Order: sequence, then C-alpha cells, then structure tokens
Amino acid sequence: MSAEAVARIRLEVVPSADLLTQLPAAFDTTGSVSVTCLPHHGPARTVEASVSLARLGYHTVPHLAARSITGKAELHSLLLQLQQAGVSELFLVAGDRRTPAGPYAWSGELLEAVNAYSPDFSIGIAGYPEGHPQLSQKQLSSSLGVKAPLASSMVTQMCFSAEAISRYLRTIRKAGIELPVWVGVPGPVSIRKLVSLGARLGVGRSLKLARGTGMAGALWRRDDFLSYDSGRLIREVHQELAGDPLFAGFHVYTFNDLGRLPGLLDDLRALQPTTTLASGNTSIPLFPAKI
Ligand SMILES: NC(=O)C1=CN([C@@H]2O[C@H](COP(=O)(O)OP(=O)(O)OC[C@H]3O[C@@H](n4cnc5c(N)ncnc54)[C@H](O)[C@@H]3O)[C@@H](O)[C@H]2O)C=CC1
Ligand SMILES: Nc1nc(=O)c2c([nH]1)NC[C@@H]1CN(c3ccc(C(=O)N[C@@H](CCC(=O)O)C(=O)O)cc3)CN21
Repeated sequence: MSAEAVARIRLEVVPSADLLTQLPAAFDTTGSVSVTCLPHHGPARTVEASVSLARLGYHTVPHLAARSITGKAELHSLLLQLQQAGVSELFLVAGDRRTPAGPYAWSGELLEAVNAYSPDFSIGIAGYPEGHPQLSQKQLSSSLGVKAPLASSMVTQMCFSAEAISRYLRTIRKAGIELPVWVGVPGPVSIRKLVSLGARLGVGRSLKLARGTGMAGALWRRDDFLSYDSGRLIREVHQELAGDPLFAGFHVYTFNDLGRLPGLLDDLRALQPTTTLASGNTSIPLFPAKI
C-alpha cells in the first residue's frame, strides 16, 4: 500500500458579509476552513457562516469562544445547527471577551459541556509557541493538561518563528501531550493589518522578534502595500516537521486577505510531499498520494 501524503492546509477565515462569494474563487470547496468567533461578532454569526460553508462543500471547523456563549440553551442550539449541517469538528477557545457572557469562563468548561452534549465532535484547542501576554506558562500548561485528554487536535497561535514552533512542540511532547498539531502561520497579508491586529491579538512580541530576525526578507510590495510572505516560514516548518506523524498540517491565518492566496497555495504545492498521516485528520490532503 502506498504511503499517504499529509502536507495539508486549512484556511482560517472571518465570517464577513462577502466571505461566501469571495472564498470559493480563491479556495476550492473541497478544502478545509476554520471560522473565527470574534467578540464583536458573537457565536451565532460564526455558526451561520459555518453552516453555509459546510453546505458549499468545505470541511468546516467553527471556532466557539467560551466567553461569548450565554449558556447551555444557546450552546445546544448552536451545536444542533452544526450537526444538522454535517459539521463534526470544532475549535474551542476562551475568546477575547473581557467578561464572560455566561457560565463558560474558559475553554475547558466549554469542552466539557460540548462533550456532555455529544462525544462525537472532534475538538481542537489552542497552543502557544511563544506564550501568551496575559497568561503565565504555568496557567497555559495546567489548562492544556486539563483540556488535552478531551481534545483531538491543537492549533498553534500565529507565530513567525519555525524555531519557536519546533521548540514548543518538543516541550509539549515531553509533557506527554500527543495531539496532532496544526501549525498556525500568517497568510499573505498586508503588514499594516498584521501589525495592528497582531498587537491586539497578543502576538506583538512574535512580530517584533520576526522583524529583527529575517521578516524583512519576507516582506514585499503589492499594490503599494507592504505584505508579509510566509513562504519561507512554511518551508522551514515543513522541513522540520515533515514526516512527524503528529504534524497535522498548516493552519493559515488569512484575515480574509484572499487576493494572494493562490500564490501561497502554489508555494505549498511546491513542498515535497511527506510520507506519514496523522490520525483523525479529516481535511483534504493538499498533495495527493503518489501511487
Ligand atoms: N490561539 C488562538 O487562535 C486564539 C486565541 N485566543 C485568545 O487566547 C486566550 C487563551 O485562550 P485559550 O487558549 O482557549 O485559553 P483557556 O481557555 O485554556 O484558558 C487558559 C487559562 O487562562 C485563563 N483565561 C483565558 N482567557 C482569559 C481571559 N480572557 N481573561 C482571564 N483569564 C483567562 C483561563 O481561566 C485559564 O486559566 C484567550 O484570551 C483567547 O481569547 C482567542 C482566539 C483564538
Ligand atoms: N487572542 C487572539 N484572539 C483571536 O481571535 C485570534 C488569535 N488570538 N489568534 C489567531 C486568530 C486570528 N484572529 C483574527 C482576529 C481578527 C481578525 C480581523 O480581521 N478583525 C477585523 C474585523 C473583522 C470584522 O469585523 O469583520 C478587525 O479589524 O478587527 C481576523 C482574525 C482570530 N484569532
């Protein structure tokens, strides 16, 4: 039997008004997409967009932000809508809402509530290669220890350093966390957007470091905007992790900047296929197996 290739890609998108018309032009509907749940949007918007994307054919992974959900009744209604659309995978995160809207103050509580509703959802949780500006390493590792047994994958926070990503993966493996990991990388996005959102999302430190260590080589000018090109980061991560059975693939933070996506997808196709398959991944392989 031939080995199956695993360099996979998942695009993270924001549920904007024009997403459903814009995305299929840039990314085939057989692909895999992850839909954010931002505090000012709320979970209903995420679920509505996810249901529509799933109906278009995408393997769709909605984010549910614990701190944005008002209670069990809302949670069950959201989960039912997702089940009816065939959505079986979720990404659970605390969410950036300052005060919780209901009983779920962090993602561990939401994970238990989702699992009690149905054990059939596969659940992704967040990982932080460069830590988190508001949370200590101790907080991060203890919450990870609680969540990991109920989760089926991890997605890493946006990070610009292949070295930091590898180091983080070694650390969590040593701690006994054996989840398949989607490595989060920025998509081709304008520097202005990256810098303004990056600082707000808590990846300012990573951005600063990246600027000092080679981000300059990843910048290029498009339509008079400076843009970031993650091609090199992707190649470095792939070189390091290809063949690791727990490397699920690349989770690309697109910020809905879809114009240059075809270039990024070409870069990804140019990578050498790897030879192992992480279990439990349901997205479409980017590089079909060679028979
Ligand atoms: N990595 C990503 O892609 C995303 C990260 N985030 C943000 O990262 C942070 C952590 O999320 P998770 O990894 O799911 O953490 P978590 O739910 O596993 O919580 C980890 C620890 O931090 C505490 N905590 C989490 N959010 C908090 C908040 N807003 N205020 C005070 N304490 C908080 C929890 O009580 C817990 O002790 C949140 O602020 C989250 O919104 C949000 C969306 C996506
Ligand atoms: N702390 C944190 N919170 C997050 O929500 C988050 C992360 N980190 N890390 C990675 C991704 C990236 N996320 C985001 C966050 C904001 C936009 C964004 O485009 N925000 C626009 C508004 C979009 C709209 O309202 O339609 C903005 O200008 O804020 C995109 C992706 C979500 N994720």
